[in-house]
Amino acid sequence: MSHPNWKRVVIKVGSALISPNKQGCSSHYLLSIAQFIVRCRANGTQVVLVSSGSVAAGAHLFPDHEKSNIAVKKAMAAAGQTEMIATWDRLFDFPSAQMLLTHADLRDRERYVSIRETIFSLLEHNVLPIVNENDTVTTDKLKVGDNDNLSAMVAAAADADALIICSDIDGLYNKNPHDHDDAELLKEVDTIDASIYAMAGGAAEGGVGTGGMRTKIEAAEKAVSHGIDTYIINGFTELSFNMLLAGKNPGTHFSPYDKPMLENVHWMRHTSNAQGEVIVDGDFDSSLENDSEQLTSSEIVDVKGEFSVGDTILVRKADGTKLVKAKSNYSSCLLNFIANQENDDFASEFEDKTGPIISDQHVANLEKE
Ligand SMILES: Nc1ncnc2c1ncn2[C@@H]1O[C@H](COP(=O)(O)OP(=O)(O)O)[C@@H](O)[C@H]1O
Ligand SMILES: N[C@@H](CCC(=O)OP(=O)(O)O)C(=O)O
Repeated sequence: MSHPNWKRVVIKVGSALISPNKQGCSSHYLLSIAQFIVRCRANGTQVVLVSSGSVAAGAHLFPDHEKSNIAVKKAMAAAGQTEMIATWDRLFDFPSAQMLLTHADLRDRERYVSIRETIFSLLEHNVLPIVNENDTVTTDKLKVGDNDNLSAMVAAAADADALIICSDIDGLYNKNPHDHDDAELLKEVDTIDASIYAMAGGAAEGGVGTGGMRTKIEAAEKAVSHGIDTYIINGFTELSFNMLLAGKNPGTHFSPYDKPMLENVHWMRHTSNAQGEVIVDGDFDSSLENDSEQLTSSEIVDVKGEFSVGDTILVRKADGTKLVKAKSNYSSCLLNFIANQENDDFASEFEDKTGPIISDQHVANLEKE
């Protein structure tokens, strides 16, 4: 088979490939990845690179006993990032661009749309976008936390056809091969369910990776539901890239959904995160599937957390069943106020004037998780 017919791909490169010895960046493994990127572009495929490695690359500049300190880790990321970008840039004879993102950027619809526009503009002008998480500014609340999930969010934002996750291992095994000699490689995964998650462990203790296979499966789930072919491959060997260009699967391939989610529903489901919760009584469930505008304050049992107009909220039943994620047209404060009115007429008159509680434009059904 000739090279695959991709219009656009996202290639994610793990830390072990950038900084195998935590002594700054090494181009040793990056050469064949760069060559793959060059060949993709020559075939007419647009490429977005998501590169890890800033923390690992900056590690050698700081004393060992300080490396677990969060502020020092951020400093390692800041220092390593320039070296990482410079190393990539040296490998190409076309321009590259640095994009540093956080989850706070991606979960905000306006900023998300802006990120999409920037990616498309760079690609249109033949500039290679190189994305990483902006580790220096993130907190637990603001971060994606791992570049596997980040790469899937970027692949969705870029409307990519394929996501290629280059790791330090051949793909997903039925158990961690570092712990089990009899582990077997899965070549094809058609459905990502609990049995697949059960196979995936975390990153190796003391290694440079974050998240291990677990976050790669999460990433694959995000990507395939957007209709994106996803591969986990061994980035240490050039053979992986030659096989991909020949249309073959060098690692684990995750099949995309036949019917991908709509772009805005996918964003709501997989990129946005809920700022608060609205607890409803059981009757709401069926009406929502027919018409998402039907949530009324009389069905609301409780409002949890603080959210503003336009924030994403989780609507769930009192027993914990998750129903939908949706954009709230009301703040938590106002919703609490009208839901607590003894007189239902007041609330319904208010809603008639102000409009529906959740927007029917941005609703992701969670299929009763
Ligand atoms: N079932 C599994 N199959 C393959 N690797 C696994 C599995 N479970 C856990 N792992 C671990 O995941 C690691 C790859 O993830 P990670 O260390 O985060 O690398 P990267 O830097 O490429 O993201 C493997 O080296 C292995 O230690
Ligand atoms: N943003 C971090 C990468 C975090 C991460 O997910 O690392 P990895 O598991 O090696 O892809 C960095 O640049 O060091």
